[in-house]
Amino acid sequence: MSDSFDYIVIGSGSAGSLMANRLSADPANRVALIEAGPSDKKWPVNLKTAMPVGNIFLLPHEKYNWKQALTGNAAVNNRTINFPRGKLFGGCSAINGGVYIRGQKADYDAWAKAGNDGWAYDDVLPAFKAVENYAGPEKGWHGKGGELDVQKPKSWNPVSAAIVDAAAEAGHQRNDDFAGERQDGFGRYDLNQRNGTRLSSARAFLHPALKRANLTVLDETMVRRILFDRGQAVGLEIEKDGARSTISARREIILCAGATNSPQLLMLSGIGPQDHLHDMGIDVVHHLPGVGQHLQDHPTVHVAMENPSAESYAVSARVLPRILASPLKYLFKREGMLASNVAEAGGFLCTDGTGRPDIQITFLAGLKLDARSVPRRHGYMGLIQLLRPKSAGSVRLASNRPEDKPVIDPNFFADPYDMQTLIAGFRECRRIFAQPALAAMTGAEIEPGIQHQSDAEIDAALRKIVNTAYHPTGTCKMGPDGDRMAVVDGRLRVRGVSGLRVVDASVMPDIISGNTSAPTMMIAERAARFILEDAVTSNIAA
Ligand SMILES: Cc1cc2nc3c(=O)[nH]c(=O)nc-3n(C[C@H](O)[C@H](O)[C@H](O)COP(=O)(O)OP(=O)(O)OC[C@H]3O[C@@H](n4cnc5c(N)ncnc54)[C@H](O)[C@@H]3O)c2cc1C
Repeated sequence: MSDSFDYIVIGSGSAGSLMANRLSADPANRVALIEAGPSDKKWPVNLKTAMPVGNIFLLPHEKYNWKQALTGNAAVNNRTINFPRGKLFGGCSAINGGVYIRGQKADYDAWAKAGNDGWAYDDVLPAFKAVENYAGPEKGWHGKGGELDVQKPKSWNPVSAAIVDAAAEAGHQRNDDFAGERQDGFGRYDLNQRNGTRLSSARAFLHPALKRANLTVLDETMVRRILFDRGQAVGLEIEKDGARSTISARREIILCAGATNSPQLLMLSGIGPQDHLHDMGIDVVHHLPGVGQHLQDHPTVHVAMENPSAESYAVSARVLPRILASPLKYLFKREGMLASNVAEAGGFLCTDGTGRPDIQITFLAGLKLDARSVPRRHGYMGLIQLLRPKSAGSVRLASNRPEDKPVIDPNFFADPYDMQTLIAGFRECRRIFAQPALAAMTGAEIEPGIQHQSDAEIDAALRKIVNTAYHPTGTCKMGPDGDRMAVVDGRLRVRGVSGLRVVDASVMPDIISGNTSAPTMMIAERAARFILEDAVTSNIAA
């Protein structure tokens, strides 16, 4: 093998950038970070990743986006659904909406109740706080001084403000802190921003570590396989500019490639369901039936409205002066449409009478019918996201070639609860949009269209537009010893082999009730501590 490190981190996304920072903080550790995509330090990617709206310039390109797809079936009207995944420093956190949500206390308490000792809310809260630099007032549950700035949007479109007023008119509480004591209610989102610029995981955690002599970062380098020696992960086969080589790890390999690529890489390396590996012509290193299973996302439907008064964000002739002014506004004040993540506001509600929110609605102050689209017509949207779906899908290999995209089946709506709850959330979104606070800004319902009124009509319409919230989790899930579908244990070590952990969104035992980037960073913060603690224990043992 050509080069050797103590730790090798695969992937520089929400988890991997943080992991590389923590492991390389001790100069005695030699750490390598391998990222398939390019650096975000070079022009013009540095501008596109810093500008909150900049993801629309990155998402169209295969260089920065893995451009995966969700397979269709009759439940989604046989549509193939685009599934962007960030492929650059910062991973998805460099191209996402930047919304900071932690989920609910009950989510983590349920993880612990399922046998994942040490993952209850009281256990994970210190890690959320350690990572955070909260701009609001001191509160027991927020952190100050961490690398990840959490701030309100600098730009606040009048449409976003009116929607929050409309939600209050519809009887919902105002809520300005969804990490606080109550998650329900509507208000401005907290964002991963620093003074009007996006704070991806790379900008927050990786950039400050890049000058460390003990951290080697290989960009545009694809990991093809993890290499094992008698059940121990010892190195990687990598490829850069068409040339293949190997690197070795003395202590551990930490797989942070995200919830679709981590199971893909495990299976390509011989860890996964043995029948599937045999079908793909891959030698089995260890049979782990849970790899690639239990895929959960937040199925998302929308209500899209016309905005005849044209306050919303759009590239239209009607607001030409505003568009022409926006570069200067961004440059000098970090404000205006270029400083907006478009998803400036939203909130949570409960449809089943239990009081625990089961629906999130994210409001977009522009007609973005998918993550990469540039609005050309004035309008606004409510994205209705099902928080705890009962359906689960899978990630499987298409072949034994690392270049081939995995087959991702979300299995949306397999359980009738999912559609039933989304319909309730959809009706509530329509009710909010019909309130007086929005009357002067609102025209016709563009999608799905007001002709869909009965449950059966709405059901049929939602299947034609259902999308993903881009929050895949669970495909390398953590679980206790008795859970045969568990891929990692409570310290995120891959079961059945040594020297290998998975640390990213894929390890969530069940999807949390909200956006997934901050919880993934919390997982990485905890895992880094496990790794460093275990190194001390093994040094003492040796
Ligand atoms: C369009 C979009 C909008 C979103 N909006 C939000 C939001 O507003 N708020 C929120 O909290 N969450 C949001 N999310 C979800 C959130 O960003 C993800 O859950 C989170 O970033 C996942 O982190 P991760 O570390 O698991 O994986 P990723 O961030 O995906 O990182 C994986 C990294 O591994 C690299 N990699 C993969 N395979 C290989 C390989 N073989 N070799 C080398 N490198 C490899 C990838 O290139 C990538 O950089 C959004 C996601 C998307 C796509």
